[in-house]
Amino acid sequence: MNAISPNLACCAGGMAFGEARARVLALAPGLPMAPETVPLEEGAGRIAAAPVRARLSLPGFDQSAMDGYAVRTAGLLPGAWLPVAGRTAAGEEPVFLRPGTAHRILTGAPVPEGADAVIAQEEVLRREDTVRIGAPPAPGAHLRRRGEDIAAGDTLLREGTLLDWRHLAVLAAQGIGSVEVRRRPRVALLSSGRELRAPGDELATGQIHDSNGPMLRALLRAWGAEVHIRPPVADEPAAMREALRDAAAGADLVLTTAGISVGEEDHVRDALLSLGGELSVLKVAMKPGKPLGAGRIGDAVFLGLPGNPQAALAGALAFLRPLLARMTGAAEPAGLAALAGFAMARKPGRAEFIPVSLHRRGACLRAERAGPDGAGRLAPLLLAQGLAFLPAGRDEIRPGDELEILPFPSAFPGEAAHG
Ligand SMILES: Nc1nc2c(c(=O)[nH]1)N[C@H]1C(S)=C(S)[C@@H](COP(=O)(O)OP(=O)(O)OC[C@H]3O[C@@H](n4cnc5c(N)ncnc54)[C@H](O)[C@@H]3O)O[C@H]1N2
Ligand code: MOO
Repeated sequence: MNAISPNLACCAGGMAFGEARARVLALAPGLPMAPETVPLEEGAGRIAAAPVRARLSLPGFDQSAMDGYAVRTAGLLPGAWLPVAGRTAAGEEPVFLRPGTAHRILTGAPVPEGADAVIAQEEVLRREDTVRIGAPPAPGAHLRRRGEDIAAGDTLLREGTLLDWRHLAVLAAQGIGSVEVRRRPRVALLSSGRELRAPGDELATGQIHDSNGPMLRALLRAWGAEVHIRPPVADEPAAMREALRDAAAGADLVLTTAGISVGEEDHVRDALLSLGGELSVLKVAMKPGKPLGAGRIGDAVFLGLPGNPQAALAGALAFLRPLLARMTGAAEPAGLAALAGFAMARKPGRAEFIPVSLHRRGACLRAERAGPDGAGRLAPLLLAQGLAFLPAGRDEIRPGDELEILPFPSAFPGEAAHG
């Protein structure tokens, strides 16, 4: 069976980037990952599987916003001396205000019944058991009213929200100790190439350390996946077939790097097809990252990234990240807009992804090229905060042109941990 889609549009230059992206996203299952309930403290970085409404009004009772004195404003005269009667601290039950008195109150304490304002202690003169007020406060001064922050029934979270520390704080304040989230996609990650050695292993001439594995593992984690590292595979058809079959068992996504282009040592494609897998994308008109495959193997989605590190990264940002978002029902990841700080002439035809550093200029971001060209280079990534996306039709970039940036996770302030 030839399971390469007949409509692969795999001409010499590769499938148009937009078409390839649409096909990759179409591989995500119709329904997002099943929901599961996790303790609140494990909820950060997960995608809400259901909306959450407030079950408590917050504050839950009228309370003081200051350490000071609760009073009734009606009839209060400037410069009045009031006896201090009673005291309420945070955590204590509310009491009654005795008419004509000031009630000692601490921040967060329930306001005594009958009081309608608090005067901060800095604003009064205290002498023994009396206080002298200055100008009478406006009704409501220094009070936090029941429900003024959150009203019971308010929608706090929508389905698909990427949860972070803010949501944890709000849910905790609601007394909610667990949260329903989408199961993390299980990603089997497989590096291929007989030249690869693990970081820490000795290298013989001709060998290299596997850098795509650790890079993709960290990106996958930042994007909310559960990563299962598979042992590296040598460039042999039988070994590749076995490795892919094992990787697919129980995985939602099989992610490979290298071995996907046209050399006689590139066995990923044949192994996938011989296992009954399908490919709907094989070669994409993008630079770097042209040798890129996507399809299905068994019940899992398959994404085969190229071996060159920057090509693997471009494939990860352009395809893997939105695919994971689609699988978890999260919002489509948004790019950033930046103004080019450089000029560049280019041959139209392929979409291009170039590492850029980002600099604030007033309210705008300016993007500068980070390092020289070369899909095998790693050093430019240390200077970059994202990849600038240049659409296929663009033949030149002039300084000041607006660019779309795919930001690296957490490399740039303002970028969420993932999503
Ligand atoms: N005749 C052609 N040759 C090549 C083409 C082409 O269209 N025609 N495309 C080139 C492009 S573009 C890329 S990208 C590479 C991608 O090929 P593969 O995905 O099959 O990858 P490999 O050939 O196995 O490796 C490429 C390169 O990357 C290094 N590599 C591999 N894995 C890792 C890893 N885990 N960590 C770090 N570096 C890795 C590998 O040693 C090679 O140097 O093909 C071009 N050739
Ligand atoms: O496109 Mo390859 O993807 O140049 O490195």
